[in-house]
Amino acid sequence: MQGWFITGGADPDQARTVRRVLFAMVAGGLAHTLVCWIAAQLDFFRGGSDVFTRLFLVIWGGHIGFILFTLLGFNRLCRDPSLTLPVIWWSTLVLLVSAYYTDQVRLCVMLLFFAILQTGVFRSRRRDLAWVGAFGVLAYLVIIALVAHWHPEAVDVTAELIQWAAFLMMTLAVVSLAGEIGMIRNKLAQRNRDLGEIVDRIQRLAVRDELTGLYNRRYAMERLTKIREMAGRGAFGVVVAYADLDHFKQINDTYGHGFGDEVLRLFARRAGELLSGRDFCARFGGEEFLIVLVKTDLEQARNVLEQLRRNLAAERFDDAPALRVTVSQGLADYTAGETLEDWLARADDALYRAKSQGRNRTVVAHRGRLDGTGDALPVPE
Ligand SMILES: Nc1nc2c(ncn2[C@@H]2O[C@H](COP(=O)(O)OP(=O)(O)OP(=O)(O)O)[C@@H](O)[C@H]2O)c(=O)[nH]1
Repeated sequence: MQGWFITGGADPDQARTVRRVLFAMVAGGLAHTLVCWIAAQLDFFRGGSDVFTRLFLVIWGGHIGFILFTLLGFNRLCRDPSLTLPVIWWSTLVLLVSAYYTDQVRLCVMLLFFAILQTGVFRSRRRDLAWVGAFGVLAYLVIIALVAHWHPEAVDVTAELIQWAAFLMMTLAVVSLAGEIGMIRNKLAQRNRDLGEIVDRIQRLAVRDELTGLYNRRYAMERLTKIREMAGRGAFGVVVAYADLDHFKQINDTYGHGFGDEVLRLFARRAGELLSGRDFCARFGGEEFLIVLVKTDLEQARNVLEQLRRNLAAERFDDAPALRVTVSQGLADYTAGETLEDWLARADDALYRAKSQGRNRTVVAHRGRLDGTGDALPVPE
């Protein structure tokens, strides 16, 4: 159960956050406690071990509070679940309070402030770090003033102010460096996002036709080669079909290329609606498509393709009420031992027959004969 908490359950982001908060609190808290404890041992901790013990009980109560908050997953309710800024503010506060008691080694304690700021360099905005830096510097000055006021015997104000000035300079340097790093980080993050988008686009272009979103010829052939190999081992039956829109040139010439593109997309959508599982439709070029129907026989495939042909012919267009879009299709099932080229050639022959028999037809390449169904179109002049 504890292991589950520490790994953040099944969520790797939460697991990383839990480890970050745990590390910041335990390692940072221990370093701070150790420095103050050494100060107490050397009698540099005003109030002695009593004050030290009470103060650090409260401090560790806070640290444990943060750890439990994260372990129990409440951090996920926060805008930044890594709790980077709250942890920075809390640690700064704790540091300042302890610095009030460590008169001779105040600067040593305050140097831990730069370790705190550093934890925010990669995760916080420059403005937030500037606020924390300003707060740290001013609060340090207030602490010197308070100690000088309440315990004048414990402080050499001039030496304290010189140390404070050095602290101020270092804080300015760290905050401006953090700003630079933040800018580089933002640029890199943006560049990574751009690169990610480009890679996605390239991957998409490598397998998809841009106009219809269907697989392109190259990828379709790759897939078909693998499917044929499986079919060759007798795993299942496969049918390929060439589908070619009829008189598409005329559609382009009459209604424009943009409208022609819409028709191509429409065909892709209608085909997609009828295909399932590992079936797919690819655009082979122009108005020619390849449809692959897996785990099916010729009769089932013919039914699907006839349905596609009828659905397409039933489409009506607002911009072209008289238009009927039809498709001719030729299909062939895979015969054991057949090469991919021979198989596709049989489907192509069937398509050729569908066109020559009047289009708007589906012709099946049975072994040794061609057999068509459909509604022959009048051939336009
Ligand atoms: N709108 C559009 N047209 C295209 C695209 N690619 C090719 N074409 C056009 O598709 C047409 C294909 O014409 P043809 O090969 O003569 O075929 P068809 O007119 O359909 O005649 P049949 O196939 O014999 O019925 C050509 O006019 C090409 O310019 C495209 O991406 N978009």
